[in-house]
Amino acid sequence: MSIAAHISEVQAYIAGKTDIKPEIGLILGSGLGVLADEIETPVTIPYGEIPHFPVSTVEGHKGQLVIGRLEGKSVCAMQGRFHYYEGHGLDEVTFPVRVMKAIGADKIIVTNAAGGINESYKAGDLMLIRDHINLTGRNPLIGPNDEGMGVRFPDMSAAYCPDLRALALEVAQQNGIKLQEGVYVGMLGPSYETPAEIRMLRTLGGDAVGMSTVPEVIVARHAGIRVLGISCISNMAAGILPQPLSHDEVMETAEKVKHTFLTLVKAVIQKV
Ligand SMILES: O=P(O)(O)O[C@@H]1C[C@H](O)[C@@H](CO)O1
Ligand SMILES: Nc1nc2[nH]cnc2c(=O)[nH]1
Repeated sequence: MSIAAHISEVQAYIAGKTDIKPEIGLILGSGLGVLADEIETPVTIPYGEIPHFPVSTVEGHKGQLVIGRLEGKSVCAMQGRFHYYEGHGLDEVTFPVRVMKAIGADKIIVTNAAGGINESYKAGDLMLIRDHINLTGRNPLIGPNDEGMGVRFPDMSAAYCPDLRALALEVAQQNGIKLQEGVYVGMLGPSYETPAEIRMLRTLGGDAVGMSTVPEVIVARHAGIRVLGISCISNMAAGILPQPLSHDEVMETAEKVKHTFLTLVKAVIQKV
């Protein structure tokens, strides 16, 4: 079956579960799934029950779709995402974005935990993604293009919507939240970077580094979805502090900043 057929199948499956037509998609990264717990009148569907959905295998990724209302808007949240490093194909990693588009989302807020490359950052900061550098060496759009889903050569000049970024900066200021703004470098993972690699990424203009987000954003732009990206700087990137990196630290930091993260994203959702 084609991806378009798979999307239609999932669209019908979800329509059988809820009448809500989500206008905003939320992709919640490591340790950031707490936002989905705030969704009102939630319809929760484990990924394993959704046709053609993979399942999440990473700690801190619950693995369920949560559809409902949040701050007066209809939303569809991925409480846990898929990563290429888990062994999922890029079609699988980005399939939920296609589904979000199909069920009504025209905006998506993508969140992730990332390592801070910019030495003015500290663990616990939130960073608004201004742009990304795709160092995965891969692209989810490779292969035949379905013109019904998007153009062959999508423009990425404003991949992260300037209006949504301006709104996020305004909301952060209004709520007394320090919000960095920078460039997210997408790597494959699952190993963290070496100090030499981090020095290279800094030279290339990177401010934060992660293992997700880039494929989802490319597909979102292909589908004509407006994107807002927010990174939780969960640790300083390799070689900056005299300590090893760990997913435990990533999770601990996300837990510490969850209140600020929730305040920011909910305030954006209210105003968007
Ligand atoms: O899903 P995200 O990008 O938030 O998760 C990050 C990247 C890896 O999956 C994990 C490494 O600790 O955190
Ligand atoms: N690639 C990468 N992903 C992360 N996710 C959270 N921290 C990091 C990091 O330091 N590097």
